[in-house]
Formats: sequence, C-alpha cells, structure tokens
Amino acid sequence: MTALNIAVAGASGRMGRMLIEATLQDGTAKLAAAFDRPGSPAVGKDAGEALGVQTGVAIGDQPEAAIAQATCLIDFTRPEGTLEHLELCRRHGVAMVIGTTGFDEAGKAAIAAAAQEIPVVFAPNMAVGVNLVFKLLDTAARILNEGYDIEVVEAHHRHKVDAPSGTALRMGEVLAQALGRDLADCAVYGREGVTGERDPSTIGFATVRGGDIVGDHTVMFCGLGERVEITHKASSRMTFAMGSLRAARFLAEKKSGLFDMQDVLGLR
Ligand SMILES: NC(=O)C1=CN([C@@H]2O[C@H](COP(=O)(O)OP(=O)(O)OC[C@H]3O[C@@H](n4cnc5c(N)ncnc54)[C@H](OP(=O)(O)O)[C@@H]3O)[C@@H](O)[C@H]2O)C=CC1
Ligand SMILES: O=C(O)C1=N[C@H](C(=O)O)C[C@H](O)C1
Repeated sequence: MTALNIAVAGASGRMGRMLIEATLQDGTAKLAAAFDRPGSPAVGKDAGEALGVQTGVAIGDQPEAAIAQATCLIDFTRPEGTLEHLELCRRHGVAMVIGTTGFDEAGKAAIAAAAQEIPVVFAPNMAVGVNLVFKLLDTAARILNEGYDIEVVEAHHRHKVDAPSGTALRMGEVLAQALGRDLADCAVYGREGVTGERDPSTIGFATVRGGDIVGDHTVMFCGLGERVEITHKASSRMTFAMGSLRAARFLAEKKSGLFDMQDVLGLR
C-alpha cells in the first residue's frame, strides 16, 4: 500500500483541527506536517496541543516545506490560500484534497488545470450522507419534474464567510442538470420586496447563519397538496474529516485527474 503522509493546511481552523485529530486516529495515515498562516498564534505549537497529545509535529508557517514532506495535502482554508497551495502541490507532485468552498470560475479552472499533473479530489462536502443526498436529489428531480417548485435551504454557523454554501450550490447543479436547466439561468438567490409570483422554472436558495450550526441542507419540492423534503444535517465536523481521509486514500493510487466524492465513494 502507498504511504499516506498527510499535510494539513489551516491547521488551527475548525476543519484543520478536526483533520489533525482524524489523521492521528487513523491507523493507516501519518501526520507528516501541519501549517497555518504566518503570524497565527498556532505557529510553533505541537499539532496535537489542542487535543492534549504530543505528536512531535510542530505547526509551521512555510507551506512549501510542509507540502514537500507529504504525499497528500488536505486543504480547508480559503480560495486564495488553496490556490497558492495548489501550485506548490503541483511543483512537488503532491496529491491534494480540497474542501474549501467559495471559488470563482477562474479558481475552479486553475484546479482543473493542476489536476492534469497531480491527482485532486475537490468536493464541497466530504460527508458520505451528503453525497448520497446528491443521488437522491437527481432521482427526485427527474420524477417531480413538473408542478413542483424547488427550493434549497441551508443553515451554517455564524463564522461561515461564503453563501450559499458550496454544498447548496452543488445541490442546485445536480437539480438543474436532472431537469435539463442551466443553474446560472434559473437560480434565485434570496428574495426581498415585491418579487411577483414565483417563476416555476427557477430554483430558489435561502441562507441561514447562526450560532454553532455545523451544516444543514434541505431541498424542498413543493407541489399542490404535497411537499417532499430531503434533508441532511451534519452534527460533527468529524464526518467531513473522515471523508477527506477516505479521499486521500483514494488519491494514493492515482497519478493525476480531477475527482470528487462521488468518485471516491463509487457513486458515479
Ligand atoms: N468540503 C467540506 O466537506 C467542507 C468544507 N468546508 C470549507 O472549508 C473551509 C474552511 O472552513 P473552516 O475550517 O470552518 O474555516 P476556519 O476559518 O475555521 O479555518 C480556516 C483556516 O485557514 C486559514 N486561512 C485563511 N485564509 C488563508 C489563506 N489565504 N491562506 C492560508 N490559510 C488561510 C485560517 O487561518 P487564520 O485563522 O489565520 O485566518 C484558518 O486556519 C471553508 O471554505 C468551508 O466552507 C468546511 C467544512 C466541510
Ligand atoms: O463552512 C462550513 O462549515 C461548511 N462548508 C461546506 C459548504 O460550504 O458546503 C460544507 C459544510 O456544510 C460545512
């Protein structure tokens, strides 16, 4: 089996801490390096300090040095950070699991270009259950393809900076594709004022931000006399971290290519 030497970007972030814990618990993976932004109070501390364990791996502030020690970088940071790390992974031939959301089209294109040289899993949600929901949504949209208004509602913690969530947008893409629509043409992001009646060809999005909500997504198919709702609720970030390690293991056998969790889980 190929060695799984994991580097974690954004080591002191909500997902970074969870990824370090999951890697330390995993019997087949090794924490090779962890890093944060220069000036972060976490720099210089042991990567296990927040968990009360000594790992011998200090959190660094030099992404290139960290990446050079790894076979796979797991990155849940911000688009601008992820794109810098992507270039370093390409330079060092290191695989990458990207969980960061909020990329623009140019960022997505840069990821696709790098994936011609290194293997990349890029997915807005690493939870197995959410990836099952994508399949359920495809089926539901094909069956409820007329007479049902579709609305995507997501709720996240107060610190989340992008909206709608990457997962909600992917749900929209799955729904639009199943219905033969283009999401760019039919998405409605929030409503205010005198909006007029609902256009049946649209897919609506609503965003809730508050407290410590880990991540809830509901898709409503609203017909006359009935409503179908498909909901996923994450209650721990460990589900995303475990999925990320599964993705890293999947990449260990790959030379290059752009994949998502549907590929990792064999759901294509
Ligand atoms: N795909 C999935 O399954 C999931 C995806 N996410 C996504 O992961 C991302 C991170 O979420 P979360 O952990 O909650 O966020 P946090 O803000 O808690 O953590 C982000 C980490 O990245 C660092 N960072 C920020 N900007 C940069 C940069 N430009 N370069 C390098 N590092 C940077 C932060 O450092 P500092 O503190 O110094 O700013 C911090 O350590 C988000 O995009 C979120 O949507 C989250 C959960 C699941
Ligand atoms: O920022 C988060 O926390 C999450 N972000 C992801 C997204 O934008 O879809 C996934 C998850 O819901 C948590």
